[in-house]
Amino acid sequence: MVERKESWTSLASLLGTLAFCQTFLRMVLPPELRHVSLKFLTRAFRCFSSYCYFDIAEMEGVKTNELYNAVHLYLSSFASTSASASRLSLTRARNSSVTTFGLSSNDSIADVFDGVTVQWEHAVTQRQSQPSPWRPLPDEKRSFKLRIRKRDKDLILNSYLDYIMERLIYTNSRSSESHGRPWEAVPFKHPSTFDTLAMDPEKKRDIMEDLRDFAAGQAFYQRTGRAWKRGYLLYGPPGTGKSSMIAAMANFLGYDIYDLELTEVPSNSELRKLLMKTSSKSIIVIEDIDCSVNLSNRSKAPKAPALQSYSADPDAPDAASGGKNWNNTMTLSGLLNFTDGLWSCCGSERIFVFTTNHIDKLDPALLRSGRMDMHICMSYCSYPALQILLHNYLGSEGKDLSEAAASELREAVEKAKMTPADISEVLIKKRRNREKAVSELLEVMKARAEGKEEYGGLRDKCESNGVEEEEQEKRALESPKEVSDRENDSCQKVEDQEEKKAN
Ligand SMILES: Nc1ncnc2c1ncn2[C@@H]1O[C@H](COP(=O)(O)OP(=O)(O)OP(=O)(O)O)[C@@H](O)[C@H]1O
Ligand SMILES: [Mg+2]
Repeated sequence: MVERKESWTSLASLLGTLAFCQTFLRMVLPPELRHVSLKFLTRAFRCFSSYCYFDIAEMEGVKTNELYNAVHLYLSSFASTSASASRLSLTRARNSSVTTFGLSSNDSIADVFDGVTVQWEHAVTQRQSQPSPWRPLPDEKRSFKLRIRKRDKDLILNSYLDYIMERLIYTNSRSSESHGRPWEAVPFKHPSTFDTLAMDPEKKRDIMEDLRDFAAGQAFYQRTGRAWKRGYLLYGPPGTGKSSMIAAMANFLGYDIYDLELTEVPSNSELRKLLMKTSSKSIIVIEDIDCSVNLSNRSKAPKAPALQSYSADPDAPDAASGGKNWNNTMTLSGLLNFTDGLWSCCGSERIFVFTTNHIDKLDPALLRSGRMDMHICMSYCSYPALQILLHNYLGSEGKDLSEAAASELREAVEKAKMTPADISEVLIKKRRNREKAVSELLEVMKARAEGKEEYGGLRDKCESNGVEEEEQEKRALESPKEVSDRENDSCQKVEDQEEKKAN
């Protein structure tokens, strides 16, 4: 108690001395020396202080500092419940029910990590000059100042910052764009990993090796003059694990995910801007690429109208483009440039992943060799994949099953053509009783194989889309005419079936 009292007394006297020195210097020194001597005094004070300080600026030159964004997001996640924050900024998009909290300029907030208290301050000042006329920086200069005790430096600089920098998932929307933020982020917590992913183990190993080679391949990409990026096309029926595979990839590599919503991108130039705002070590995802937007073939892409008819107002109707403003269009060629063109290399170490349920509906330009480095078919559950699901849900890989039961399961799963999602549904319901779960699964699989099970809608959908892998790859090499002939044929078949039903 006495000791604490003494240390408060000495701190008070130190502060008193500093204040006295400041006043004295102001009175005695000429103005040009005042600034230098005050700076010196502050430094001297910091030497004796038990605290140290770190600045985390929003921009590093013209590049965004990812740590700043991570801190911003992290603080906003608990700012509203913190007793130490006195002033918070609030943001909310017009059609959104989510309010985002932020630290107001020059306000501070305390946080506790592993029993250690740290202090954050958000410093905002006006920018005095623009370093580059080509890429203007925000008018405000923003940074977070972190104050910690010197003795906690190791813990904070290692574990705490890692904790803050946990993976994020970003998405784009027009409302966030209008607030000057092309991407909105939330922490990414999907638990899917390659261990929990049910698929053929050899195929899984190949994908993991490919990802590992990619992440460690900086020197290779440099030497061969290739942009350090890789593309994966995941295709297959719904519920076969395409989205789970993306999450597993992100967790495996420790990358962020940018989930690109194409329907929210008004034009090719906006798409390019979004690309420029993605960070390295990230996975850029376009889910359901066949139904996101009506991507026309490059030859059919809308042409720019004559220069004189181009309106400076992006919302004005344009006669030359039939009332549509050409600037307001996203085309297939824009998307191909996004993944493949010169702009695709404005960052590095990035993975593009497209998913589709209908590979046969994709434009051949998207499938041509070299465009997407790997085409991965996610298909119905095989026996090795079923073993992984049994392990996930029941804690066994079927190894404790009798040989007869195992071979019954093997036969049933090959015949049933059920997706891992369908099988997971059965297992999750009965997971408390392993025997019951296995026997119910067998029953469902047999019923499915005989076409008795009530999965009508989904099954029809799977069967019509679940083309065999070889056949899908063959289709990838078809010319546009062959694709359209085949599609006309299948449309004709559906029409014939419907006519039959009606009669
Ligand atoms: N291969 C798999 N391994 C493990 N779980 C799976 C797998 N496939 C599906 N699941 C389970 O089914 C759920 C749905 O899977 P997911 O969303 O990954 O399928 P998808 O192929 O992306 O479907 P869609 O085409 O409809 O987007 C997952 O949350 C997971 O629980
Ligand atoms: Mg999906």
